[in-house]
Amino acid sequence: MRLQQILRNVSKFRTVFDFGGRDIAHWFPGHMAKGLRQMKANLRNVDCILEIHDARISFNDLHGTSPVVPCTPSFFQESLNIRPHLLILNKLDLADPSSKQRVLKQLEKSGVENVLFTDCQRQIDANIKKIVPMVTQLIESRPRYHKEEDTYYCLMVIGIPNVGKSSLINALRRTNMKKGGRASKVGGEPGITKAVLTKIQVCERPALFLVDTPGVLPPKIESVETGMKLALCGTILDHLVGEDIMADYLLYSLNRLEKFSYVDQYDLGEPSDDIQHVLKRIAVKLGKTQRVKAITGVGNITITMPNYTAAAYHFIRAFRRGELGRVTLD
Ligand SMILES: Nc1nc2c(ncn2[C@@H]2O[C@H](COP(=O)(O)OP(=O)(O)OP(=O)(O)O)[C@@H](O)[C@H]2O)c(=O)[nH]1
Repeated sequence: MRLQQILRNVSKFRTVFDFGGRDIAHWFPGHMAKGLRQMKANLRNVDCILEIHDARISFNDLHGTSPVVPCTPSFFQESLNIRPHLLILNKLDLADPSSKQRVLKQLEKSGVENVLFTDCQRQIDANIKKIVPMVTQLIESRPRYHKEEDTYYCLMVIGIPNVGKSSLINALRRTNMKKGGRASKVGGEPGITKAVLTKIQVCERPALFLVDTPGVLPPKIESVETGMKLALCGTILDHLVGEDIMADYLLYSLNRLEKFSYVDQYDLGEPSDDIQHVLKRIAVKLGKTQRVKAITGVGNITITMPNYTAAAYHFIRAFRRGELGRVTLD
């Protein structure tokens, strides 16, 4: 009976999210355009592209004009389409595993054949082990034109910020190099990789080098909703989007996808569609409160209020760390 009541309540939750006329134009840092230009100039030295995405974001959202490199500006796309290409869907440990087959089918329909799901956090990941053999096979099955005489292969890793490009490079070195220490700086904030085109060896035999690049995000994303999903996955600096609306969109998404583990996590009793209510509970449970002075008719008093922004930040971080379950933002 209680479950039925809860389900009845959930069915009344929002089915559409109100973005309040937000404009995503200023969400993306300007260094990307420069990075893109530099990458384009260096593409002629590249034998294979490793395109990395966050497995939690549906390709329906990012799919643009080309099945390959879906969210990349068109001038870059043309150059990429002629090269062997491996698509890596990273952070599998945070994505809903049940979405994997559907995503693979969808990509196959669009003609994207070379796809691997990875988890760069694992010390040894079976799919990361497959990258070198796959890439070598892809490169050797095609003519290399002006690079015939080169005895090494050069790869380029591309992807939007914070999807794990540097982590992938480190994981490749860990897996394939005898002295495979960290070569690329990893960070929780988007835009860590700013030094352009450093060559990093990731395998001794065959000799394989990688060009680390800054994250590439299309300056134009189709919808605010796609932008919001990218923001939740840590691709855009939180303060540019706003933690409060991100937390609200996260709650809306968890409810829509029926991922209700937040209810127990924050002792809510039942799912809620009211972000203020949820944030208040989080703030109280985690002691995220602030003291505010109030002027009353009988003098000044200090009251303790929930710190909604701190609670929103915690909620978003919990999602990113996988503490609210494995979720694909479809
Ligand atoms: N859970 C999980 N976290 C990951 C994985 N790969 C990377 N991360 C984390 O994601 C964050 C970003 O990783 P980076 O490797 O710095 O990403 P990047 O694409 O190089 O980032 P930019 O330099 O901003 O372009 C870091 O906190 C990593 O620890 C993964 O497979 N699973």
